[in-house]
Amino acid sequence: MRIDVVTIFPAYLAPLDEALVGRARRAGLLDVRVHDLRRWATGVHKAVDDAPYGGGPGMLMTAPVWGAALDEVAGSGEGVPRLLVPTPAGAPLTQRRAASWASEPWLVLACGRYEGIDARVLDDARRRMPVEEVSLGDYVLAGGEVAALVVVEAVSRLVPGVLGNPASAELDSFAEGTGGLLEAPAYTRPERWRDLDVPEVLRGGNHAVVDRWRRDRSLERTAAVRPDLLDALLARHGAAAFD
Ligand SMILES: Nc1ncccc1[N+](=O)[O-]
Repeated sequence: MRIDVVTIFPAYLAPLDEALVGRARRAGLLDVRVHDLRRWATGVHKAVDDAPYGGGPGMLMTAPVWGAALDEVAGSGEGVPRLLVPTPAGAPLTQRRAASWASEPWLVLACGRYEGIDARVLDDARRRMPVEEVSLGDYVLAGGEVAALVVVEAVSRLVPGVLGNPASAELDSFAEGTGGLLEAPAYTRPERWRDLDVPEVLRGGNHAVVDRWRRDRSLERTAAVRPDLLDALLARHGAAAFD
């Protein structure tokens, strides 16, 4: 999979050289390219922003700069990429959306700064490629770069071959393997630590009993901190969701 990230702060994406994503890049599983938007800015100051029409605080990133950048980046590979734009005004990032993007051959992430990007940039892009706006949550960051790091990691770990053991993605919170519930508490050696024991059932080795115990703990935890997920499961599967 190829992932391009366009930003005015390329150094913000340095973590993509590390750990899981870094290893996957070196293994040739991911082709991640970071581009400095200012490459496409003109004029002596390489300006990428201007005041918003209609007034209002702050500055907006201009269409000509982004248009030139996306023309080149999205025109530099086989086929057409899916353009993802992190923004508080986007639809929530979910495991399901990350999983759908993990099967795409090519993603481009456009990182906005300031008060955002001139709306015509996405209107124009939609004429040539699929475009999705995505939000991490109901809070405001200073720009899209941190969100781009989150999206790249959430997607990359689902790309076949990136995770050492693909089964572990199956048992993530929200994943199909946990039925969309939060994952159960987990334990490893030592068996006793500061007078705290690993639950007996996990030491017994009876897989059916362990699975049931984990399911019950997942239900408890989800009911406690994310009752909204239970409501969604009930709506989708009825009471059978909790068998
Ligand atoms: N919350 C956000 N704030 C700024 C840019 C992007 C954001 N997001 O969630 O993707």
